[in-house]
Amino acid sequence: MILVTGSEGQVGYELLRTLAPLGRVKGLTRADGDLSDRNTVLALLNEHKPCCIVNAAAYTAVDKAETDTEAAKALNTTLPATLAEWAKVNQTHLFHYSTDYVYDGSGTNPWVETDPTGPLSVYGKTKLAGDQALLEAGIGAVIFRTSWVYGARGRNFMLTMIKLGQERDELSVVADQWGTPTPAWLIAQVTATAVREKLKGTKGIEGVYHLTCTGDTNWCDFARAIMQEAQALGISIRIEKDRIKPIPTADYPAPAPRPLNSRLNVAKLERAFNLQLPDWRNAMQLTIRDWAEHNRNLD
Ligand SMILES: NC(=O)C1=CN([C@@H]2O[C@H](COP(=O)(O)OP(=O)(O)OC[C@H]3O[C@@H](n4cnc5c(N)ncnc54)[C@H](OP(=O)(O)O)[C@@H]3O)[C@@H](O)[C@H]2O)C=CC1
Ligand SMILES: Cc1cn([C@H]2C[C@H](O)[C@@H](COP(=O)(O)OP(=O)(O)O[C@H]3O[C@@H](C)C(=O)[C@@H](O)[C@H]3O)O2)c(=O)[nH]c1=O
Repeated sequence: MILVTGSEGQVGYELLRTLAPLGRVKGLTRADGDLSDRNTVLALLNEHKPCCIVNAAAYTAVDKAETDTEAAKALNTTLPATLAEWAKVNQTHLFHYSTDYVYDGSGTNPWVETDPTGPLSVYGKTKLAGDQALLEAGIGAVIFRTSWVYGARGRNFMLTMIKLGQERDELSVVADQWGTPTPAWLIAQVTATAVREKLKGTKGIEGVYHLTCTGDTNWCDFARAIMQEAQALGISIRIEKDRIKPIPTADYPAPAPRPLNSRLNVAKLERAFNLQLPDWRNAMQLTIRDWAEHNRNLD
């Protein structure tokens, strides 16, 4: 059985669909237990005895993590460490997700997996410690390091922008943080490919892989592209494109510092799984169309 944690989150929800053809899938939600409690985690693992764990649970409230440090650590560091400990004893495959926020954002080149890390925020630090726990366990765990995740459900930038675009006449969005928006469905699709290979016994799939769309943008241009696509679909966006103002990070004060350069090089993943990741703009169009269809929010 494949166990998916955080199955009501953006990625976890999509995983339930993409993993289904591979065997029995059990999704864990908050109602099944609090994963910040180690004993609860061990009890759930002993109850379900999975052959494969996909950990999509995390503490993702970046600003809140600056003060809610213990909760962020419990989910982002201790949980993966506990999963790895159990997986080692029980010879279980383990898949996990990491973030662009483990890098310090310097320079303009896309980061490669072997580059030095240097998280700026509590969220980034706790996620990095989780990655390190998995790598140190020496169990062949797979870590997909992704960025700017959004989708048709959950709390994410695309849905926030659509809402603000319906309510506001003007918006200021940071334009000096660069990276690649990545839909949750794509992450779930690639994860399913990797899980299938692992279950088949394919060797050499382990460690960190960057997993994002291709191309890059900044949050302001991403916001404009979202509004433009939403308008093209007939969604009542009242804000005009030129009223979405580009601002520097300094003009959008937030508790957690964010990296300016979040670009991730995905060549390792494309080679390993012989696939070509989509351009972020095409993926965004598919995602927003899917959202619009399901929400019947058209005029
Ligand atoms: N979102 C992003 O932009 C990015 C995410 N990532 C990483 O990708 C992975 C998936 O992220 P994403 O799907 O966006 O995350 P979400 O925040 O959408 O989902 C996280 C899930 O974890 C669950 N969870 C949180 N705390 C607990 C707890 N104490 N007990 C049980 N369940 C809990 C949440 O439950 P509930 O729904 O009840 O809160 C939710 O279902 C994470 O590892 C994240 O760090 C990496 C880069 C970017
Ligand atoms: C809503 C809003 C945000 N912003 C800025 C704030 C921030 O720098 C950027 C994106 O906003 P968010 O709140 O989505 O940012 P954030 O929560 O930091 O997004 C991050 O989440 C974690 C979990 C990750 O792992 C990252 O990859 C990344 O996706 O846009 C504006 O400039 N104007 C606005 O009106």
